[in-house]
Amino acid sequence: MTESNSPLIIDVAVPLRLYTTFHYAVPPELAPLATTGVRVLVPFGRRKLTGYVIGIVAESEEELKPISAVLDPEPLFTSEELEFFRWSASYYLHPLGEVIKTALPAGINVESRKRQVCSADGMETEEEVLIGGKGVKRETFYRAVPSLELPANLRGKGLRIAEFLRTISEAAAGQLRREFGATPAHFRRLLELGLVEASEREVYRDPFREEVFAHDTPLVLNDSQSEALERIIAATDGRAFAPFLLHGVTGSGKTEVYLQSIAHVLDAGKTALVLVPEIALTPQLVKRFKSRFTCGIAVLHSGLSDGERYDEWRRIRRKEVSIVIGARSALFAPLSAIGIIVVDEEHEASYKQSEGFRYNARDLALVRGKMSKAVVILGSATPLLTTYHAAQEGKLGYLHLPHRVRNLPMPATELLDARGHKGDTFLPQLTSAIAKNLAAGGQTLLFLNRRGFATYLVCQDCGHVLRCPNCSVTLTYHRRRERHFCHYCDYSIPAPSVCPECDSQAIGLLGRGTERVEEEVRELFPLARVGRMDRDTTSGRGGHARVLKGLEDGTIDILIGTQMIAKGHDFPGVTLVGVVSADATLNIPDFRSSERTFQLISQVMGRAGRGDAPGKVLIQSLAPDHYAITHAVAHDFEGFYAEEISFRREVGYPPFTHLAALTLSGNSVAEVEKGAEAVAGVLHSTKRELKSRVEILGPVSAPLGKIRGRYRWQILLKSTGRAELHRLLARFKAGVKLPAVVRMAVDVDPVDML
Ligand SMILES: Nc1ncnc2c1ncn2[C@@H]1O[C@H](COP(=O)(O)OP(=O)(O)OP(=O)(O)O)[C@@H](O)[C@H]1O
Ligand SMILES: [Zn+2]
Ligand SMILES: [Zn+2]
Repeated sequence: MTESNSPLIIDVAVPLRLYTTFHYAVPPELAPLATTGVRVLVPFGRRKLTGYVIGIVAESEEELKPISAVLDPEPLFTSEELEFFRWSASYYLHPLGEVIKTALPAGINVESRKRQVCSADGMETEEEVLIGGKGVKRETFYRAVPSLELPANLRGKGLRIAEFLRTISEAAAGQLRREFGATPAHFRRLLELGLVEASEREVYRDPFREEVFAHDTPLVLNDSQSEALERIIAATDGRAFAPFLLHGVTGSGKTEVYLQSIAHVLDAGKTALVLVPEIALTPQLVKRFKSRFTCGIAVLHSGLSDGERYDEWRRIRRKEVSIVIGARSALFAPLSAIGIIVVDEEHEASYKQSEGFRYNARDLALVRGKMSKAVVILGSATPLLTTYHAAQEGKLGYLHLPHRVRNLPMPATELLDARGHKGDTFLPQLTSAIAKNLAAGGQTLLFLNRRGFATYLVCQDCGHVLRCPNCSVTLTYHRRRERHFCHYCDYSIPAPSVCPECDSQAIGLLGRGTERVEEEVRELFPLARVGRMDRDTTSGRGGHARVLKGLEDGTIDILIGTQMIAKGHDFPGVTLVGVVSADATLNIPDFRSSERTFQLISQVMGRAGRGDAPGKVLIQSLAPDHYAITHAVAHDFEGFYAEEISFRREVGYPPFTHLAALTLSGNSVAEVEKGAEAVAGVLHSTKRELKSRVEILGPVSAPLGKIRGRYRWQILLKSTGRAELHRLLARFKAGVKLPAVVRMAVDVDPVDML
């Protein structure tokens, strides 16, 4: 170290919509603490903010303000992690400070607010208060001092606590409170009597106290599983980045391949990161990991409070866990020595964050894997078209599990033409199949991709339809709550008895959702035990697990549900799957609608016949000739791929081009349109400057022209080269200026095109 009188200068990223980072001076007494990776409290305008130190700066021209405090005793991220954050920020054109904030556990940052305080003499003064900042939880532990006799006058709870403490080494205050109703007074008295000693230390919040699972052992793999495992093991031993697509039909035992690959990686002293679309929907997977491995496992799920999440994060940072399982944001877990990353159900759209920092965890898993020299496995029965294409081109290793385990057959499938039966929920074939399955003691899943009771209220006299005033969608009727709801903004109105336009009583409910199907099933099969799984029935902690438990225990005969019932569940009792309507997703104005429909139907079908009894699937469709549906019914991924890839080539969509979507929004339709035209103008002139070949489409009003009161316009950029697209975007973003009333969101590799 060189002695110098000039103060330390640091580069700080703040979590705001700003693309620059800021330099601050560090007072000498804080200098030893202000290293890369710690948070600092910095003056910012009139307030104070938490920022992240991302580097030390040699010198700065500006007049520098000093930081107020260093918030962490040790760095929250390593330089490798910072490199990953920087890569992500630049790829998604998102401010680095916000990327870092997303990557770190929520709720740990502090910021200041000015608060008006009235003093005794009525004067108003301003006081600065710090808010936020989840900290470390500390707890007091009590231990008995065994040499002392228990005094005779110690009775009741105090006596019971003292006696209890003599039987064990120590107990936390919380446990004594829960089990004995101990109060501070009890603790004080025991301490005064010298009967116990207290010590305080850091603890983890553990809401779902470790459930104990029966230990299980690796299964004997079949030939395709073995071959896949061998190739993965060879790659992990190579200690270089190696990405794979594990393409295994539903029920082919992909999870077992993950488990055994991970076991190998752990044996070599490395760690594993497992991404799943939604933890709440995959309790079975978590259970299989917990029964297989005795090492530390962190499960990051949306049910965790900020404090609990922070604790899990600290366990990972301190290398107390070797496996991290979680949804999208678990990608940023501070896991070191990663040997393998698994992205289960890689086709799921939920890997893409749809607001703010619009990253795709599936794509970034490959980037993090590359930086960590790890093996990355993308697993799915219905891989993304782009993934399968990459595998065909040799960019991903291709591992194929073409058959179900134990030689179980794929379910027998029948396609029913629902045209001409528009009013009926069930065609007679489906009704009788349900009845037969019920009589045979099998379980039935009925799939329908719409919650609520009815999707429209239409006046038969004037044609008026109930619409959301804030969003360009119709309102969905929910019978149990007797209201019409908007599924985008939660606006709702009580169900009217006459048309709000013309007072006519001839109003009708059209379209059906899961609530209505449930009601019809209960009428048709009054003796069946019926359940429903959609966002309305699973809210709250453990909601999903409760419904899934019913299937597992056999206390549900018929389960009606949205796409939630399609997700990787493995219930051997399900012998019939009915797709009530297969067409809803086909009509969405998005170039991926066929792909989504194929995936969804194949996944729902895959829930049938996973046990010893063979499974059957009936699909009702208004478009029985559509290739997404015919290929799904025929269990023919390759056939679907061949048709879809030629469509994509023809129209120039991914994988043949790369996309970025710009969405302009605001409360005034005229301002938004004007803003969109201005943005397009800047794009075109930037394009000319760079002699770029990127295609600029639009601006046009978005398919969902209005959401939550904001009008939306879109511009789509299409490019054959990724680098060229990024060059244009980066140059454009540096130069564009928008009026304050119009907001612009840039979405690189958009997944939701509405
Ligand atoms: N080699 C094997 N022998 C016998 N049973 C196996 C074997 N491998 C896996 N299984 C069992 O087969 C069932 C299905 O496996 P798993 O859930 O991993 O399938 P999957 O490929 O992930 O299916 P999906 O894509 O539909 O979620 C599980 O109950 C699992 O325990
Ligand atoms: Zn009317
Ligand atoms: Zn709305």
